[in-house]
Amino acid sequence: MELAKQLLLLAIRWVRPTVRGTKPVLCNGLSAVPLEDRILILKKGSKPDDRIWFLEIDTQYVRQQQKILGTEVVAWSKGVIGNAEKPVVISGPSGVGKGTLISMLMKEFPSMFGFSVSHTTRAPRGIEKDGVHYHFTEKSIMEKEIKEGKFLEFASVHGNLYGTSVEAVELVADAGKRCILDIDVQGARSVRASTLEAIFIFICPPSMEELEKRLRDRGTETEEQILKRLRNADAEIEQGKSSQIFDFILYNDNLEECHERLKKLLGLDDFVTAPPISGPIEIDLPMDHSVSKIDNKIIINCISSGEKESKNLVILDVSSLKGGAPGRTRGLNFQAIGSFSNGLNGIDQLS
Ligand SMILES: Nc1nc2c(ncn2[C@@H]2O[C@H](COP(=O)(O)OP(=O)(O)O)[C@@H](O)[C@H]2O)c(=O)[nH]1
Ligand SMILES: Nc1ncnc2c1ncn2[C@@H]1O[C@H](COP(=O)(O)OP(=O)(O)O)[C@@H](O)[C@H]1O
Repeated sequence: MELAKQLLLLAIRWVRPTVRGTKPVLCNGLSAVPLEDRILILKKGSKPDDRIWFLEIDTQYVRQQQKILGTEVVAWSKGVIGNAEKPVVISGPSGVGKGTLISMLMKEFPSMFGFSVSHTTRAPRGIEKDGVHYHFTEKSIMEKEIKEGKFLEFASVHGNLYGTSVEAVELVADAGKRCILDIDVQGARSVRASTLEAIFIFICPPSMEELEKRLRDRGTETEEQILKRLRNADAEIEQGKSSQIFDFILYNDNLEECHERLKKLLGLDDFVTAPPISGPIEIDLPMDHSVSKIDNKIIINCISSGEKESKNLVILDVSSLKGGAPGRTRGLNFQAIGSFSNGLNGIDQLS
């Protein structure tokens, strides 16, 4: 072996990277196309909404994780058509009315919004249901899952651990809905620093006296818990107003008026029908096809034989890919030219 080659081999240091994201389930085979910062993977013989995946190698999310963990990182993400509407992050002190405002919004626009169900180590309140209001969990389990990278953000609030799992946000986006997160100021700061682009809204009480009254009237906390929440409220309001995390500050004095202002800033005041938003990609491809890459276009040439032979092209545009919530690569677009003639249920090897 030439000396130069031997030296090169010696210089290569193989490392086992930390793998983030959920691995795609096994399939009959797959094909890969290297892009600038990730590898496009087409799965063979899988469901239409599970065909396009990416292994992120050098995306913003991967670089951020490398900094946090101090190791090499790669991340799996699923390909999704178009761009999801920006999630809405709502923060504010306990008792200010976040939950009430979110419920009103979701009731009025049930097909538009979905709630990000957080994990918490606090005990459920009387009417709260596991999996609906929160995923109630044990501290040791949640800490383990945080270490495994399953959380977009987490924070210790009023003596308990709270966190938004990546999955909680993905589930809403996959349902084609706009995600609403009810999280504290620390959590909002973490999301602001993450790759998830969102709108940040801070809800302020009209006065501390009114906040105390609302908390007491709600009747869900012990005296000790109420006092702790009120003590924390001062710092939260201070940070909410001054930290520049938030795009909007809303005062929740009169509930109806605040609801109207919230709708207005989300562009819903003269809302008629829901705008189209993204969903999982659903392309049907025959087994027999070839693939080429020209600039930012992946051209999939499908040749269907059978009774009636037909040719079709699928053009996959990867020019404006975006890692939205970790776990999804958004911004894919595709165009199918011609119609398929028979049994279209797989993706074959790319060449
Ligand atoms: N960082 C973070 N905060 C959360 C999350 N879920 C809820 N919180 C915040 O935790 C705080 C306490 O929530 P909760 O126990 O439901 O009490 P409440 O605010 O009085 O209704 C609130 O400020 C929530 O916004 C989460 O996933 N992450
Ligand atoms: N604008 C308002 N005026 C009076 N009471 C309110 C208003 N907004 C919310 N509330 C009441 O205050 C209490 C706390 O509201 P909640 O939505 O649980 O707050 P948070 O989720 O911020 O802790 C609830 O009993 C709710 O009905």
